[in-house]
Amino acid sequence: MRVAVPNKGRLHEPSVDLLERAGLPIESTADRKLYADTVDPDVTVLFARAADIPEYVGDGAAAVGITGRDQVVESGVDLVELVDLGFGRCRLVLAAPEEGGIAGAGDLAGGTVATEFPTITREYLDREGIDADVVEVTGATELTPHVEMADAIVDITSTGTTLRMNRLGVIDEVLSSSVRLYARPDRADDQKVQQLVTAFESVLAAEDKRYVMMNAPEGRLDEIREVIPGLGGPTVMDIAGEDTVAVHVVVDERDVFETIDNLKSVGASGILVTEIERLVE
Ligand SMILES: Nc1ncnc2c1ncn2[C@@H]1O[C@H](COP(=O)(O)OP(=O)(O)OP(=O)(O)O)[C@@H](O)[C@H]1O
Ligand SMILES: O=P(O)(O)OC[C@H]1O[C@H](OP(=O)(O)OP(=O)(O)O)[C@H](O)[C@@H]1O
Ligand SMILES: [Mg+2]
Repeated sequence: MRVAVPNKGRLHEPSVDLLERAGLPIESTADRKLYADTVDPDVTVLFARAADIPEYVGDGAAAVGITGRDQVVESGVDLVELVDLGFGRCRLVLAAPEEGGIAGAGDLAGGTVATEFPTITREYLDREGIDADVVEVTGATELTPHVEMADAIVDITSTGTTLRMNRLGVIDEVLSSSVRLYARPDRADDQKVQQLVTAFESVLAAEDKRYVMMNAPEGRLDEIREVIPGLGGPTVMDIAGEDTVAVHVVVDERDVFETIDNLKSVGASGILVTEIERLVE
């Protein structure tokens, strides 16, 4: 199975990192290499531009691909979304100069919108019933309204810094995006693809969980159970020849702070909290 992975830009590192955490570290990639092996002989990685990945997967050059939803929607390639990988979160927004005359999308009738996403922008304008031109640019989109190239733009925003720096205000949200694992519809059920889905899901499921281990007096187990939040009950192990048991439990990261305190007050000691690499439910 070939996995298409962004070759550069902000999506490269988190993608490679996720593969590694999923148990598929990439073996030996010389810079600028197009292909790489992983520890699994059945899984190879194809490095491509984030914008090209939908085509690579659509054409079958790769069975699955990791890229932004914005890129997939823009490409028009029919792909199945398998897992939201949670990074690269951003919004595509319609934005215009703050002190210009554009207060709503309707004010764009007869005007021009510059964007790196012409297909999405065209569809948005059609959906809104706005008759405006779309000009495609390949970067520095935020500049175009200030040089009379366009009245507004459709561009990516996440923190909002770039829009603010260019004195542009958001008029409407066009699309929200994050990085996801995509497959061709006819490859989505492949055993190897599903194995990758499970691996990614297990990494994501573990991210906000902690493994808590402690010693507890056997006689206070019921109290211990009561202060442990969430679903899964604890695993209890006898410590030979003692009235103490070892208790292990998975806890939501956000509950750890409170839970540790509660556990101490019902007699737990030697409490250890560790990260979890993967969690398969
Ligand atoms: N500021 C951002 N915050 C979060 N995600 C973003 C942001 N900018 C882009 N993305 C996501 O990353 C994808 C690729 O953007 P990135 O800038 O890494 O690559 P690129 O622009 O194709 O690279 P390059 O411009 O170097 O060729 C976008 O399609 C989007 O899904
Ligand atoms: O809301 P913000 O946090 O400011 O992020 C938005 C900016 O991030 C992206 O650019 P990028 O940094 O990828 O540069 P690029 O134009 O070279 O791709 C995007 O094209 C916006 O310009
Ligand atoms: Mg970019």
